[in-house]
Amino acid sequence: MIRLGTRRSALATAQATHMADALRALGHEVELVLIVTHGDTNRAPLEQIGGTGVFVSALRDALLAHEIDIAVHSLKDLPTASVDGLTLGAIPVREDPRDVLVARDGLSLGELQTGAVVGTGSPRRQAQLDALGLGLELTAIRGNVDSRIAMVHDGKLDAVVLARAGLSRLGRLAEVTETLDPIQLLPAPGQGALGIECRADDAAVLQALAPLEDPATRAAVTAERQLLATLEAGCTAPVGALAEVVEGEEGPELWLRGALGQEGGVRRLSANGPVDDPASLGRALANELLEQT
Ligand SMILES: NCc1[nH]cc(CCC(=O)O)c1CC(=O)O
Repeated sequence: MIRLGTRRSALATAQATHMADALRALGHEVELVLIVTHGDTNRAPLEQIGGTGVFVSALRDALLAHEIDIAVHSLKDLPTASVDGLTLGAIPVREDPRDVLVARDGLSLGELQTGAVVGTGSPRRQAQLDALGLGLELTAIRGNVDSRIAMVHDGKLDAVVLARAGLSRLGRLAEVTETLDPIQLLPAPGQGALGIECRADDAAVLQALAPLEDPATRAAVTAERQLLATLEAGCTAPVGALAEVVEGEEGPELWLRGALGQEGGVRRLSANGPVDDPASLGRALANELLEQT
């Protein structure tokens, strides 16, 4: 029996159920265990209660206490620092990493008028949307995907920006009015990917997780997360990153794009590197982003 710990939010439950089904299809018995975190019971702004890491620490504590055997994380919410005794046993194939707009009346970003009120509490999204110079009024919001979309339907906001992967997992893709090109809005490092964490010495669970692994996704998110870590930016920092495996002249290569919000605008750079050393690519691009400031 594999005990899979999950938060109770609709998104977390959808992700956990999806992974539980994948393990069951491989012949394993899986039990879902609900874990209530500080971030679920406290409605204060995330920045005040320690960022999205608050959602993660309760699951990690439960892993280390042997109360659960695996935890399914949205990789974009997982702090980049490693934890002694734990490891990402599998990183499955990633969903579409892009952000989307959910706007009133089916509007796209370019159709929103100057002064349109767009809800997003993410400094990354705010910095990049600001840099487009559309005169949007950005306002911080919190809450689950459902309540964010409801703010548009209720007329409180003209639009919200969300991760496409989250809407996909919740079966809400029909609400999307525009999928935003990464040229305009680079997603968060790890966005759209899941990480399945387990105890580093749990050989049976590591073996069970192995078939769920997607090496191309692991390479991409490793580059993105190393870029974030090198910038020493927390999970709420204005950093976008997206890596993809592309066909180069001498075989597959990793292509990494990065965006860093700074005073006066957003700096964007990209670089290519070998698929088998994603961390060096992430580190190099981060250092380049820091250099010309
Ligand atoms: N910060 C919340 C969060 N964490 C993961 C996702 C979406 C799914 C994903 O990116 O894997 C979301 C919602 C959002 O940003 O719209």
